[in-house]
Amino acid sequence: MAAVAASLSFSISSDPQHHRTATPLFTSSTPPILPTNHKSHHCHFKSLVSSSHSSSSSTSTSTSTTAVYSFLEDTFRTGRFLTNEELEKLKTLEKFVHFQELKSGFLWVRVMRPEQEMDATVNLLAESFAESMLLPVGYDKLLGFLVKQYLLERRAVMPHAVTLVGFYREKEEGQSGSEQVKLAATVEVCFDKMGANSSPPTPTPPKEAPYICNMTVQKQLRRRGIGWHLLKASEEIISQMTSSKEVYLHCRMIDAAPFNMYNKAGYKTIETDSFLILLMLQRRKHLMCKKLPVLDSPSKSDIAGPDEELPP
Ligand SMILES: CC(=O)SCCNC(=O)CCNC(=O)[C@H](O)C(C)(C)COP(=O)(O)OP(=O)(O)OC[C@H]1O[C@@H](n2cnc3c(N)ncnc32)[C@H](O)[C@@H]1OP(=O)(O)O
Repeated sequence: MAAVAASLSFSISSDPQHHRTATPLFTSSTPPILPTNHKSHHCHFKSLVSSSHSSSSSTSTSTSTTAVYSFLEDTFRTGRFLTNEELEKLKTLEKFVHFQELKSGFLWVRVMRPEQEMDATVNLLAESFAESMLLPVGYDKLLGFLVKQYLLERRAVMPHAVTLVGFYREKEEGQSGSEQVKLAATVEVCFDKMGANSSPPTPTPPKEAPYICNMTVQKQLRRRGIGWHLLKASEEIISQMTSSKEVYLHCRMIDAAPFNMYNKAGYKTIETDSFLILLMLQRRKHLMCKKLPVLDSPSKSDIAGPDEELPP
């Protein structure tokens, strides 16, 4: 198992004293590509797009998924002492929702809720990881197991890092009244040193700086602006969670799609792996950095709750 995990470029540590134990899954050496058949991630619209804050006040949800979710429960389970600042940050994460109307549909980005969305997120990541590594389909279950351990471990470092998920609903579907949404995308955002990965890929970013990794959009939903707005949501939550204005990410040199997207979004390549990394059977990667603008107005997530934004 350890050998398999190592060969897949990520590892799970069981060090309970240390919060920064996992290495990112797809950050750079293994960006995921999603399979074509990924239809199982359909969920009821309102219950999924609402932040826990708004879902608690919503009365129109027609499913049983109405329980108020609290991220506090996760951190209580770890037995970790939380400072007042950490509690405030957990509240910020709990309330965060980024909404965007796209040409073809509607996108909501918020923090992953493990009870409802862990398995779908694991599938999204594991299947894409397998495809990007050209692994046979039979590896899906093993990958799923490892990815789940990784995501659970990352949950324990909240509010210092977070997994965001994006839900997408096509406009046509809304008109037919089906109210089906798909878990279309995910990304991990690390805010500070405590949320940083213990073994970041090369070229090494500063541990104390915000860092984006493991971003993927479901293959059949790409080129609709979902990746772009997932990136915007990541930057928005970074601006809310930390005063640090520099955000870092890795991108493989061969991956034109994310490289174009990051360049377009203002990320600059500050360092690139040398050829020697090829000797370690890894792809060469760029370390990219962007200086975030200082916010002068409340973010969308502060002024527009998902209930107000629901399409007809
Ligand atoms: C930090 C990390 O996590 S690195 C790992 C990144 N993840 C991956 O590589 C996983 C596989 N790829 C994907 O999941 C997707 O292709 C993503 C996340 C890179 C982009 O998601 P999408 O929803 O398709 O991107 P979106 O439609 O918002 O496009 C945004 C911009 O990205 C660029 N882009 C996206 N796809 C492509 C493509 N196939 N070819 C060239 N440029 C592209 C374009 O500049 C595009 O802007 P434009 O539409 O105005 O031309």
